[in-house]
Amino acid sequence: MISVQQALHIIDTTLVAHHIKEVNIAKSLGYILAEDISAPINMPSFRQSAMDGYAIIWSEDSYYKITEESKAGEAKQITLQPLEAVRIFTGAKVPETADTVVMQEHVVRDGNTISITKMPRQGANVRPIGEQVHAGELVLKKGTRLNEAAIGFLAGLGISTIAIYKSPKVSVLVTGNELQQHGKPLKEGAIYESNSVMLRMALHRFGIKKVKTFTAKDTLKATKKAIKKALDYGDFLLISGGISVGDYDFVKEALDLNHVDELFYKINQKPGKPLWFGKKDQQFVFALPGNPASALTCFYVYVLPLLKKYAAYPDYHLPRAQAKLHSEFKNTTGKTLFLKAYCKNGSVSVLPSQQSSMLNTFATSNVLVTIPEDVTYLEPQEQVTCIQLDGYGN
Ligand SMILES: Nc1nc2c(c(=O)[nH]1)N[C@H]1C(S)=C(S)[C@@H](COP(=O)(O)OP(=O)(O)OC[C@H]3O[C@@H](n4cnc5c(N)ncnc54)[C@H](O)[C@@H]3O)O[C@H]1N2
Ligand code: MOO
Repeated sequence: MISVQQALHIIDTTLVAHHIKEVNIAKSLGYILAEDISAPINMPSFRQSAMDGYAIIWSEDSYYKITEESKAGEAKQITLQPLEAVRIFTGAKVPETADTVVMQEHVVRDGNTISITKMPRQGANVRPIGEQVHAGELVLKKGTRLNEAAIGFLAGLGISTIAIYKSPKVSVLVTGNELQQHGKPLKEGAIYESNSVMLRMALHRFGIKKVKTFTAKDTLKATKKAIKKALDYGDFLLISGGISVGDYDFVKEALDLNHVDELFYKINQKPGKPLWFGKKDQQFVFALPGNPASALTCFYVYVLPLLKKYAAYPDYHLPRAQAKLHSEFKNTTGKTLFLKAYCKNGSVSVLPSQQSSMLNTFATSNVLVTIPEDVTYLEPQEQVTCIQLDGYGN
């Protein structure tokens, strides 16, 4: 059995190859940019008015004669003389010779003349060419996470296709004779299968949409066959259940028969002790304990970082934060604990139902409190590390 630190070290030092593809920007949300982006145009590409008002050649005078109008989207060339004003609107082209736009609130208009009640500084309210970025300038670096602001920025530059790092395809294989699909009343001794949809939703939240679910009964033959099929589909395989030591736990043996090499098995932690991790060529396999809270905890702590590494996320672990423990806590297990908990305003409460079979309080947790294996007692108000579960990755 290895420690949590050792297991995380193996995850951190596992090399993962990246794969690049070209996508439309509208399909790039949450991905990591795989190329440097230089601006193809100046932004703005012409001198724009930042206000609705009047364009003038700045002077000490307050009276100007309105000669023309410039609307957004118009390309007409207007030449302005001193003491003339052009009625102008936000985003419209500022006439060649004008250097200042006076906002309309600072003007009294009388027919075709204006009297400026508050003269701005020379150059005010004119966005110069290339004010935001110049053509040819490096504007987004390879490795940038694409959020909606970045995508909007690229769209404004007229860029519609970019190179991103692919996210993996994932197979989810659920094992167990007791598993029943939805739609019929529960049979005696059966349970509704819940890990596959839970894992699929977790994958979706972190941007992984290509997920295929497989099932296997508790026989070596069926498990071996299902693993082979699941490996044919995914870059990653997540197996649920059948990894403990019972007579009908065949996952470990079936992985061996499929030539998946073990990188670790069993971690001194609760939940999730029997977690298994291995590799076959460039494919990664996690055999998650079947208990739902164990499977999800192992997903957050070990699986998600490697999935994010595949997609070239620079920070691939879920964010950690310190918080003050609301009540005392005893750890008599000698294991590292990941506790379902709720954190608000820097104070964290450990929730009831910590058993690994229970999701009832996981459903309302926003953090997992980590208690190291060598810590036996924590007083109220002591600082603890919380793995943050909300959000969509960093
Ligand atoms: N003698 C020992 N027994 C067990 C040990 C041990 O060290 N010695 N470890 C326990 C721990 S800790 C865990 S965790 C479990 C892990 O067992 P498996 O990974 O083999 O999982 P299963 O036995 O198949 O299932 C465990 C539990 O979870 C339920 N389950 C399974 N799959 C699903 C699913 N898709 N959806 C919902 N629930 C599922 C299953 O019915 C069981 O109740 O082993 C302990 N035993
Ligand atoms: O380690 Mo198991 O995951 O406690 O139930």
